[in-house]
Amino acid sequence: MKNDALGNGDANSLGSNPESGSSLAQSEKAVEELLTQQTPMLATDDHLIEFSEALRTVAKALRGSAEGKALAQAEAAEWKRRYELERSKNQELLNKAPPLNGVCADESSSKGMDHLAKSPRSHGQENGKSGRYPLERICSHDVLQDGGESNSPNGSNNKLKRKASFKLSWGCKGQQANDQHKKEIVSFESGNITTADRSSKQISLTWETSPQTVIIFTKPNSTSVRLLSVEMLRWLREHKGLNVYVEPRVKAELLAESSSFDFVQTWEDDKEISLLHPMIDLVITLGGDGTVLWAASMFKGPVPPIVPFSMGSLGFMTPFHSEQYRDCLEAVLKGPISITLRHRLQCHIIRDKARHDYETEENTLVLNEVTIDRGISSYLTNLECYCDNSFVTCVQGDGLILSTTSGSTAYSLAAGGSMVHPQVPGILFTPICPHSLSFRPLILPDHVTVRVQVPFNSRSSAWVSFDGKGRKQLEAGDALVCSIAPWPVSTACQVESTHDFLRSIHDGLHWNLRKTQSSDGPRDTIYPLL
Ligand SMILES: NC(=O)c1ccc[n+]([C@@H]2O[C@H](COP(=O)([O-])OP(=O)(O)OC[C@H]3O[C@@H](n4cnc5c(N)ncnc54)[C@H](O)[C@@H]3O)[C@@H](O)[C@H]2O)c1
Ligand SMILES: Nc1ncnc2c1ncn2[C@@H]1O[C@H](COP(=O)(O)OP(=O)(O)OP(=O)(O)O)[C@@H](O)[C@H]1O
Repeated sequence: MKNDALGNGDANSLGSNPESGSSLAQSEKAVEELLTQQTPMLATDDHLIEFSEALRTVAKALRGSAEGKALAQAEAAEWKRRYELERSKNQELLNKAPPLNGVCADESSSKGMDHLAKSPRSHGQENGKSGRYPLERICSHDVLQDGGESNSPNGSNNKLKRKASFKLSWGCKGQQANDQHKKEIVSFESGNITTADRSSKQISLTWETSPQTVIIFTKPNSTSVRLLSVEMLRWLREHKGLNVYVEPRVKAELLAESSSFDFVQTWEDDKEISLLHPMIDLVITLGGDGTVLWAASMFKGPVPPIVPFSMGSLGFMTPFHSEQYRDCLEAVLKGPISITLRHRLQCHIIRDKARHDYETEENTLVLNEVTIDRGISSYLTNLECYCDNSFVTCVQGDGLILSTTSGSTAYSLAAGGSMVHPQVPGILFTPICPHSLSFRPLILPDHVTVRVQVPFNSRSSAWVSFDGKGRKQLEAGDALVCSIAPWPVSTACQVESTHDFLRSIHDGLHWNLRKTQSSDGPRDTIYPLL
């Protein structure tokens, strides 16, 4: 029978190639033509009409799914292209940045900062060690600077400059692990999966050559900070013989006070900040957590160890008391010291408008978090979130916080995220006022890449801010891509990482503070089992 034959034939062709959008369209058209060409139906053909209708519905559904798949494939290809662009750009940046983790810096890498150099350094190899270290040595660096003529304020020349080198060691079950962090934690010999000795992750920093150059970052507009910084600057120069850098603003303030601060060094052009790392052995911050964030943001690549003095009200990341700065700095400069290795997130905005451009916006590194919120818009944010290209969820609410574990006690905590020890590797995914009862915060592993995209049908744009600063608008189609950066921030501990973390949540947040219940009252009665 004609109808049967054609109907069956169409169904078969749909079944054999459901992914082909064009053949589906043809099949659907064929069914349609068939129906229109049909001579008036007899009542007995009703079941055929039904069958044809059903076929048409199936054809439509298959076409819809094929189109959806084609769209998704096109989108995936587009994202792949963007990732490739991003990756090649990052690779370029990595190639340019001073090497990490035990690989010594190229000896000629820091030319460009010649005019900043002025330290009277020892140029010989110290401890009889050569400048190159094995890759396993977790973090040692050794930067030689071809000084040439110095433009520094005191005009001293500097032919060769060596950055202080240090090594990090991971304590293992309370002991020093063989100078090397055990990276392989899982073995699967003889078909059995076992975990190797877990490092306690207590990291200690030991100087291999003495630090020579220090930079001090200070909270602005604070009299107590200014007074302390002046005293500290003199002490570091006169008693420790160190070169001291400050920000241009501070140098100007110091010179306005007295010309005797000539010895303090600074930089003139903001571009030179990117070359700070090879110059600086140690960073000191005087202020609150915001000053630590500020100092970290100055280093777009590797960051020298930071010694944070508490001169703010909260001080989660600032364990050192300013009154005891001499003892504290003596101990740090001598070493070894415990450090907290704080991961940072590298964030990259990909603009829909610039999707064909090779040049994209610069990466921003954050120590606390990157926030995507609704800004001044009164509409709900509508943010599509993906983790390594798997769809996570759509955030409808005030926004989303992607936080480091260091930032877990900051904005993420206020938005209901968990507090996480800063050395736990991971990315916190914390919604801000989600308009859904079941949207709980997540903690994602440290190896993932998170993408947050403003969909094209979003009612409004969204706003991104980095550690609470530098707001940027995300238009429909724009995306923020975020992953753990290869450059963590090491902050010196007062005692050790876990002790300092617990102290800060107790002292700073009064975590779980409650009067102890008195024993003067009812007690459980224990009945013997029958
Ligand atoms: N609702 C909130 O809690 C909220 C809102 C906006 C920003 N912030 C936080 O402020 C940070 C910027 O700090 P700022 O000093 O430049 O701004 P700020 O001067 O507004 O201070 C914010 C407060 O957050 C504290 N803080 C910062 N980092 C912290 C951390 N890692 N753990 C615990 N507390 C921390 C600071 O000590 C300060 O008391 C942002 O990264 C964000 O985390 C919090
Ligand atoms: N060197 C600096 N230059 C410019 N801004 C800075 C500098 N250091 C800190 N800030 C900014 O000053 C603000 C306040 O700094 P910080 O949080 O250190 O002090 P605080 O507010 O007194 O501390 P707390 O929040 O613990 O009370 C922050 O927003 C920070 O970004």
